[in-house]
Order: sequence, then C-alpha cells, then structure tokens
Amino acid sequence: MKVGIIGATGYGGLELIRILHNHPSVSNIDLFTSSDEGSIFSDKYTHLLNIYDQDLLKIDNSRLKELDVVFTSTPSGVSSTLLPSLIGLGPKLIDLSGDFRLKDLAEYERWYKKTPAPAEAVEQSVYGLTEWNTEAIKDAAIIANPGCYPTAVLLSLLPLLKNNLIDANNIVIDAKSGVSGAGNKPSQMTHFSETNENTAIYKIHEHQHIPEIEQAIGMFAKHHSPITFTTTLVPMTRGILATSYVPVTTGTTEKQLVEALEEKYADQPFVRIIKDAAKFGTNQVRGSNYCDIHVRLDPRTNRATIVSAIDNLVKGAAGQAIQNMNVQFGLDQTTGLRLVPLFI
Ligand SMILES: NC(=O)C1=CN([C@@H]2O[C@H](COP(=O)(O)OP(=O)(O)OC[C@H]3O[C@@H](n4cnc5c(N)ncnc54)[C@H](OP(=O)(O)O)[C@@H]3O)[C@@H](O)[C@H]2O)C=CC1
Ligand SMILES: CC(=O)N[C@@H](CCC(=O)OP(=O)(O)O)C(=O)O
Repeated sequence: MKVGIIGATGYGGLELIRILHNHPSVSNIDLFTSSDEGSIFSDKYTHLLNIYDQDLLKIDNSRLKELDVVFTSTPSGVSSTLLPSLIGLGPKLIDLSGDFRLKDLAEYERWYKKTPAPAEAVEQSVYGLTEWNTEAIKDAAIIANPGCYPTAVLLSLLPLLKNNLIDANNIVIDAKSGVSGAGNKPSQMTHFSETNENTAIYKIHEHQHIPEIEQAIGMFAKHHSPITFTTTLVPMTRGILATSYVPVTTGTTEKQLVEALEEKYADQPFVRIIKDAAKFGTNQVRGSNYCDIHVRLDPRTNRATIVSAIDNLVKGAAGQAIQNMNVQFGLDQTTGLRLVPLFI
C-alpha cells in the first residue's frame, strides 16, 4: 500500500509515520510539505536519521492521485481546500483536522472561524469514530477523523446515553490535555515557562469540540441537548483525561452502567473498561491506541462519574486514523496498531 501524508512535519504527521512504519501492508510513505519542499526529512527530525532520509515533496495532485491513501494532518482550513479535488481520483482520503466533521457548515464557521469546506464534500464525508461508525467508514469518500477530546468523551458516554442510563440534558465534562494537543507551533499558551508547574483552563465555552460532541451524541444516541464542556492544559506532553459528571436516570445502578460499557465494547480491541480507579490514568494508554474507561455511581448524589483516558496523538489522532484505514481496506482493525502503552 502506498501512503501519502500531508502535514508530515507536524505532530500528527510524525505519529502517523511512527505507526505506519511498522504496518505490514504499507510499502512506501510519501511525505508532503507546504513550506519545506526538497529538504531532507531526517535533517529536520534527526530521530528519523537512516530511517526517513527522503525529500519532502510538494503537494501536487498528479503525485497524490497515484497513492492508495492520503492522510491530511493540517491546521483547520487547509484540508477543506485540498481534499475535494482528490475525491474519486483514486486514493482513500483521511483527514485528521476538523474540516469535514461538522455537517452544519454555519456551525463550522461559527466555532472554527474559518471558511467551511464545500458542501458536497462535507456531505460525502463520514465521521470516523471507528467503534461507532464501522460500516459507513468502509465506503467513505473522506473520513473525518474525530477530534482528540471528542474521541475520549464519546467512547465513554455513548453506550450510557444509548441505553438511557444517564440524563442527556445534564452533561458536564471536564477534560484535560497534554501540550502536544496544541501541535508543534509554539505559542504563549504552550511556552515552557507558562505551562510547566501550571494548570490552566482555556477556550471556556468556546471550544470547537463542543458542536462535534453534540452532533455525535445526536447521530449515535439520538439525544439533542447542549453540553457543558471545559478544557484544561496540564503540564505533560501526551494524554487526555476526560471526566464527565452526569445524573443517572431513575433506577439506574452502577452495575448497569458498567455492563452497558462492557457489552458495547466486548468485541472492540481498543476500548478497555477498567474496574479499579487506582489503576487508571494517561500513563496506562500513553503511546497506544487504547481508550480506557472507568465509571462509578455516587449513591449520595445519584450522579455518575465517567472517566476516560487516551493518548491524544494515537487514539485521538494518528492511531484512530490508521484504524479507519484498516477498516477501509478490509484489514483487521488492529493491523499495525498493537502498540504496548509506554507506562513509564
Ligand atoms: N495534536 C493533536 O493531539 C491532535 C491534532 N488534531 C488535528 O490534526 C491536525 C494536525 O495537528 P498537529 O499535527 O498537532 O498540528 P501541527 O501544527 O503540529 O502540524 C500541522 C502541519 O500542517 C502543515 N501545514 C500548515 N499549513 C499548511 C498548508 N497551508 N498546507 C499544507 N500543509 C500545511 C505544516 O507542515 P508544513 O509546513 O511542512 O506544510 C505543519 O507541520 C490539526 O487540524 C489538529 O487540530 C486532531 C487530534 C489530535
Ligand atoms: C491542548 C490543545 O490546545 N488541544 C487542542 C486540540 C486540537 C484539536 O484536536 O482540534 P481540531 O482537530 O478540532 O482542530 C485544542 O484544544 O484546540
């Protein structure tokens, strides 16, 4: 399989390379750039010396159309201009950005403050939350790979919402991310002296993942209600921990909550239900494609506390994108993705 990565020089791109390098069906990876054409990739990233000593290539449809799959791992507002012209030319198209996720173009404009992708291309795109949309992913013109936070939140909440075990009108989510979630472009927020030994809330009530989570709850669990969602930057490199606080519906027991999760994910290789909260955290999934979930019912408040952990760059980005590629090519979902978590 011949693969191309647009945005190879970014964090998502680097993670795609790291995982695809050991994928048994991938024979070649072309690396594309918008800013550094002709430079040697391993000069830029010396950890790849003797491994990827190849030229960075100009983004060009005549080359891209010869590939079997093209990943775009670019800032929002970029893939919307690149991918529509590749639909139907040959390669399968998998986008890691938010450009094709929101079906309502006005919502995209409102939350991303960018021009939306062409309506026909968005219509043909399929939301790539693998465990929930496997059939549709198989034939998608474009896969809109989910955002990192939505992946963690949705995998934990959807089974409980679908079984009407929690109150869809009262969802409060407090999610925390490592700094690599912000990409490789330095900013004031990610400056070492301002993130180290600091924990800071950001984009309060304005986060672009709010409409994405609400849209997916509507799609997969048929509930339509606004959520409260806050995001916090914590001083670590990788990882997302999302904690949701939701009242349970009348009569719901903790056993039912656990069973709903276990039942949904019984045959899913990358979602693990963790019984012991003491053995739960971002280190348990770091570097891997796992999403760990823990749920408890507080009998004093009748509220469920639902926690999920992922590696933002793997299950939250490149790993899930490759899982979707596997589904599209009829491969086992775990092909190339049997990554053991980097616990220490
Ligand atoms: N980081 C994360 O944890 C996650 C990120 N995402 C999403 O994935 C996408 C990539 O994220 P990430 O890798 O972190 O971002 P980075 O900022 O690290 O990398 C983005 C890359 O895109 C390329 N790029 C920039 N402008 C253009 C352009 N006009 N045309 C083509 N390529 C361009 C750049 O490479 P060059 O200059 O060489 O072209 C750059 O290296 C984003 O949309 C992000 O929101 C999704 C889930 C998780
Ligand atoms: C820590 C940090 O800044 N994280 C980013 C996640 C980016 C992302 O995945 O967003 P899209 O793919 O939807 O553009 C953020 O909160 O915006």
